[in-house]
Amino acid sequence: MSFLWRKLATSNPNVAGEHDGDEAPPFPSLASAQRATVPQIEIDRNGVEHGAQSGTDNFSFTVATELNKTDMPPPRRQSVVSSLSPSSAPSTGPASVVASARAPRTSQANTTPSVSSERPLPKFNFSNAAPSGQLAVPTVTAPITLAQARRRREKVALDPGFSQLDWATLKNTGKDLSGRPNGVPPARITLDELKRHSTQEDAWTALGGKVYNISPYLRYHPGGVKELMRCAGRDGTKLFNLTHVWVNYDRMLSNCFVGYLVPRNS
Ligand code: HEM
Repeated sequence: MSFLWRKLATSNPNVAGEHDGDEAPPFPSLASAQRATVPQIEIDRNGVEHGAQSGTDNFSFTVATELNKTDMPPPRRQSVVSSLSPSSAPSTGPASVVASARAPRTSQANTTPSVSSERPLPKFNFSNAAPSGQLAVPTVTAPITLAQARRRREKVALDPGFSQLDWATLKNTGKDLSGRPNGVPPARITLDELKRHSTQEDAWTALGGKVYNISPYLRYHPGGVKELMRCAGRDGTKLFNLTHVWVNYDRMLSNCFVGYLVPRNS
């Protein structure tokens, strides 16, 4: 076999010139007469085939000629179409796919995704495709409404001296910010009592069963005074958790602790 190849190589200057090393040659050779007889079919975006070789107007013609020569049944007609739909093809992609119907695969074979037209074409959704040259990233849909998301990330300009760092500095002074009379906390706070503290100057809220005086914190709140006041005078646990469950309110408001929320008749 190697003898035969060597003989062929030396008798064919094209082959010898292409393969000086140990690398296996593409089969058939890129410049071979066999490859030259393979019709080149150009398929446009609508899936219509066009003969690309001069003198060979269509594939059937070539197959018929081959059949007469070899007496073999014609190969199944293969049709290769672009799997991209016309409307969704990337802007930089080729307008059409040129496919050699019977050419064997070589390292230079067209790697564009292709399928037989007898199988249903896969449906790709390129509506979220990234600009050319970038990978498309699937969209992640959060389980909240758009209105909720907008409200959640609304940016509020805090006054100078009212950043979270300023709040931490104030809190670390150890100053009692609960506003309790005489420094004695009511041990038990009913819902009725809680409701009476619903103004900006005197705002209480219950979080996780504990009641806090949030008036001192209002201007420090990154979500703004208005948002924080929504939980004033009532149990704000649900609203708080819906907004930012990751915030450690107990640590942030430890100086503002007033008492424990209890049922009406206890
Ligand atoms: C006393 C209870 C509360 C405390 C201690 C508190 C604390 C905080 C903190 C620390 C942040 C910054 C968190 C972050 O960016 O990840 C924040 C942001 C926010 N909070 Fe609150 N919060 C409270 C109650 C509320 C309530 C009841 C609402 C609304 C109903 C609310 C609405 C917001 C909003 C919209 C932001 C986002 C601000 C931004 O993205 O810049 N908060 N809150």
